[in-house]
Amino acid sequence: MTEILSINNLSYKRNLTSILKQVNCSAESGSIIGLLGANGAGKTTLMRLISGAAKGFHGEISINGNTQDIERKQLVSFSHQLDGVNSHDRMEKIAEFYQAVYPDFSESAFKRLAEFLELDLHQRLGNLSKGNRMKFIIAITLSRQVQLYLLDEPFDGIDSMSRKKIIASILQWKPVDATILISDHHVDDVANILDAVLIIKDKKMVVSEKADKIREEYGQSIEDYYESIYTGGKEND
Ligand SMILES: Nc1ncnc2c1ncn2[C@@H]1O[C@H](COP(=O)(O)OP(=O)(O)OP(=O)(O)O)[C@@H](O)[C@H]1O
Repeated sequence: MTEILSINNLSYKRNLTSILKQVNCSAESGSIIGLLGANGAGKTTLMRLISGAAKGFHGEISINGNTQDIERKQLVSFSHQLDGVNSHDRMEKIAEFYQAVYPDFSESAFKRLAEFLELDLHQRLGNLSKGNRMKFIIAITLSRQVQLYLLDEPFDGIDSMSRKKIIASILQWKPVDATILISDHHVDDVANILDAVLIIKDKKMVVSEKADKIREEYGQSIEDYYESIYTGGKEND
């Protein structure tokens, strides 16, 4: 397997406060990776740094050998939360905007995903339930044809039926050689589909393991392993 993402000695501060310290990790192409950590651990920040949305870090982030922010932006599809988008706009119009901005946006993939997720594209963004808004974000994000997708907490506040639908869409629509990094603090949602696990705690990447190793060699479920890390089962300094 080839390595799509490599992070070396990444440190990041905001307003003189350290948010991430000496993070090292990598990701193999074609895998689904869980980025786990408690609230405020730094998951969103790390995704913003990988995608090139946040700048000013120390260390190196490389995607397929590309290390510049501008290059990474083109290679990564990041599930930003549509905060700046007009809530009166209909989903179909927002999708057109994405198509205009991202040359790799596939209209046909978007339509198939929207249908699979049972989205009515005539609806206005502001009228969507939390679950449908997240499904729309997933559809937009996975419609770009890139090698690395970053899904930030796609199950936050989502009911179990919608969670299952979102997981099914990830499994069905992921290109074989594409890599998906999914952040979550309720690992139960995604444990079964993960190939690898990254865990952030106390500003550091304390775990970077293959999921099978945790299940087979450590004899633990991903959920129990994650809990043991957070309750002090593993040294993190
Ligand atoms: N713009 C900012 N300025 C200063 N501190 C920030 C800023 N954004 C995030 N932080 C801090 O960085 C830390 C990591 O936040 P981040 O949102 O990346 O965590 P997270 O793991 O995604 O959390 P959650 O699961 O709650 O979404 C937190 O302590 C947060 O307060």
